[in-house]
Amino acid sequence: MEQLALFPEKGQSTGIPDGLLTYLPGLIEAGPGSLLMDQLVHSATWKQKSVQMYDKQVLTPRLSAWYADPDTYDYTHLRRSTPNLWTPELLQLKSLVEPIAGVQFNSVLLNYYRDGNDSVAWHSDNEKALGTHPTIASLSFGQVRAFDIRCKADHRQKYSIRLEHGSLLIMKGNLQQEWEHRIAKSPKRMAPRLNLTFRIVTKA
Ligand SMILES: O=C(O)CCC(=O)C(=O)O
Ligand SMILES: [Fe+2]
Repeated sequence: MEQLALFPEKGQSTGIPDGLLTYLPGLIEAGPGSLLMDQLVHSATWKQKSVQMYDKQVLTPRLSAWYADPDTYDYTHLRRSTPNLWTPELLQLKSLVEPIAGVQFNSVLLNYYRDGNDSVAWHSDNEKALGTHPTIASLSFGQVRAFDIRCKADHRQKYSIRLEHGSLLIMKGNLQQEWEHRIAKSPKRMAPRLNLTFRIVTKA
């Protein structure tokens, strides 16, 4: 019953093991959320990263932008391109999610999914700089997309949450150690989606 209360929307999976995720739909109202999304999409300095896939360089199927506290610059630039300085809108969102997540973040990664062809493949956010049990606060705007998780040790243990416009998802506990997550491509016609993941990066 507890899971039903946590994922009240139609189509949400139930039975996700406790302590991995907290989903809060409607944290930001639809109207203000859309304005904020437009503002962030237009003002962010978007990059499309390329990654080595076997013997070729492949562009990641989404745009991203990275913002962080200045005192993290000396070590974050090793992992990503040099971060941008916080904007007032991003600082406001950081203050909104921190009391809910119970931690203070020093960085945020923005991902922009232009349509259903944009995605993020199965991965864990388990880089050294994030620590072993990171709390990550993930805000979603725009198109509802499926956020899938699967257990690394048993891929049959798989669940899905629809991340709605204005929702907050907190990833925590063992999620990054024992599970992977993704936003899969969709053959359906899809509007743009903006996602913000607030993180704490430390000197690894
Ligand atoms: O877009 C999302 O909801 C997830 C993004 C993600 O997993 C990441 O940036 O590491
Ligand atoms: Fe992730």
